Amino acid sequence: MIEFQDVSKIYSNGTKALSNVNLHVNDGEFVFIVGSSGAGKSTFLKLITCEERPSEGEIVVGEQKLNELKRGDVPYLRRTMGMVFQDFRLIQKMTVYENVAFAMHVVGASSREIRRRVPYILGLVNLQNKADCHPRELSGGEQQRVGLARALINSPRLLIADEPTGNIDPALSFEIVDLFSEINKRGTTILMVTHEHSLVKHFGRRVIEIHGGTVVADSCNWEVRHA
Ligand SMILES: Nc1ncnc2c1ncn2[C@@H]1O[C@H](COP(=O)(O)OP(=O)(O)OP(=O)(O)O)[C@@H](O)[C@H]1O
Repeated sequence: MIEFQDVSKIYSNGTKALSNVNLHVNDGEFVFIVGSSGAGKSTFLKLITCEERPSEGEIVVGEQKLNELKRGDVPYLRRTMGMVFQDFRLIQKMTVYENVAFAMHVVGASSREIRRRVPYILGLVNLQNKADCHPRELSGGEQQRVGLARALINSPRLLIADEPTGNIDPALSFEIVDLFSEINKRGTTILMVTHEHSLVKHFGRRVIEIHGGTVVADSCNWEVRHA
């Protein structure tokens, strides 16, 4: 569960990125976040991951009131989340297998668990044949599937994706969101920022539209109104 109560964010240079945002996302939902450049979408995600703190208002993620979360506890909160980025953020000198295994290693998983789980997750994103490749040897879509495998490896309850299809071929974008849908069916809540209206229309999920720092639409019929 994610709850925003009267949340505003003003950056230190005075930019008001979000104003009085109120919303609720239930466990298991798949939500697209849309809006023009500079609307406040990334800020919204960064408040959930505690990369930024709200200037006003309260945020609850799961059982945790983020305002009460100490800085030292932020890494534990992040372990309940998987994150996928537009620029993939893979470690270039590691293979596909190592990139995914590393995410398990840093949370203290045993070598045995890592050897068991990494092939399973690589199979889930259809990359079992690329385990020994380096990121530079992969297409954009394949690199993003590695990013997704890495985000999923520790079984997060929540997947946060900031324009995950922004750097890949539009045709492959659908493939990535298909994978997100599969993951969502298994119970993971998904928040995905995107500029691609064709994806939003195709997948027909809840859409939160942010404009100038405020939520201007929150609807499951968004694609009908924007057809
Ligand atoms: N660290 C920061 N310091 C000051 N202002 C910032 C900072 N990060 C973002 N902003 C400003 O806050 C506003 C919202 O930015 P944000 O990145 O949330 O928008 P966005 O909707 O994700 O945009 P885009 O689609 O272009 O990525 C913008 O005016 C931006 O310039």
